[in-house]
Amino acid sequence: MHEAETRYAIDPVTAKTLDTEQLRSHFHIGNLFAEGNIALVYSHYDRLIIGGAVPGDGTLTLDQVPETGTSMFLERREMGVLNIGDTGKVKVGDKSYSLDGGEILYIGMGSGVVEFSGSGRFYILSAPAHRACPTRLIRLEDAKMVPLGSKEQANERVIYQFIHPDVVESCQLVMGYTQLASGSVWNTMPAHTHDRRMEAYLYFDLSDDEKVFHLMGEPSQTRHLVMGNEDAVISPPWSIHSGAGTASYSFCWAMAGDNVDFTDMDMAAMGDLR
Ligand SMILES: O=C(O)C(=O)C[C@H](O)C(=O)CO
Ligand SMILES: [Zn+2]
Repeated sequence: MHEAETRYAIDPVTAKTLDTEQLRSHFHIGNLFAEGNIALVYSHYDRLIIGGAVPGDGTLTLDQVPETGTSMFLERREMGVLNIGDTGKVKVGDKSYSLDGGEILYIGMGSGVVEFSGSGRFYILSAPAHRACPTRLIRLEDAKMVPLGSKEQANERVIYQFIHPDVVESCQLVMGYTQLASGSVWNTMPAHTHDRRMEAYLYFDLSDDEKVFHLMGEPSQTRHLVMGNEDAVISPPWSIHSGAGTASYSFCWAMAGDNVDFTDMDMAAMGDLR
């Protein structure tokens, strides 16, 4: 069983007029991880689909989703799946992959039905694709590791790049996650935008009473959204995506758009942030 919700794209002039609830209804995504369900949000920013699947004792099947207008979900799409739970299985066509927590499966266009089972909590990202790239399980040791930040700036962290041109082939999808060191709370500060690609974040590894104040908006018009554990957020191409937590945390980032160049960013000068 799956549920899908559509989120339309809005421009930055409209976004700066929104109050907290309106801002959240466009960009914040909660309740992705309910046992026995596949939840999907179809974003019109680069048509990225953001979802969650928690099989529990059963098996969840992703085959046809009316929002894509195709006979099979992956007919013209590729997909990345991150397991943020315990070990679980993802079956793609006839082949089954066992994913430990922290591992990502890249699934190429045209791969057929996808089934989820076991104790995983699966975070799903899918973008339109133009060719079939090989499906591949990417373990932590295969990911490209980029240490960044410092204790002094409270942003010491490691970026793990999983779906990245140096690791696996994909069409549009670029995906991985960042883990903050204990005591560090800031992600992606100094902030950046990349009008060529949109981005989505999923915050995880937070306890129930800790929050991340996620920053969005044009650099001269920042707004914040308060994020709990396992909340996702859509970052439009015109927006910064940064955050400060009340404790350290991890977050999964993923992008889709015109290029797959992770370093193609427009840095926002600290003095220009408002
Ligand atoms: O900690 C960070 O900095 C990030 O993880 C940045 C994101 O990966 C990003 O915004 C990529 O464009
Ligand atoms: Zn970014």
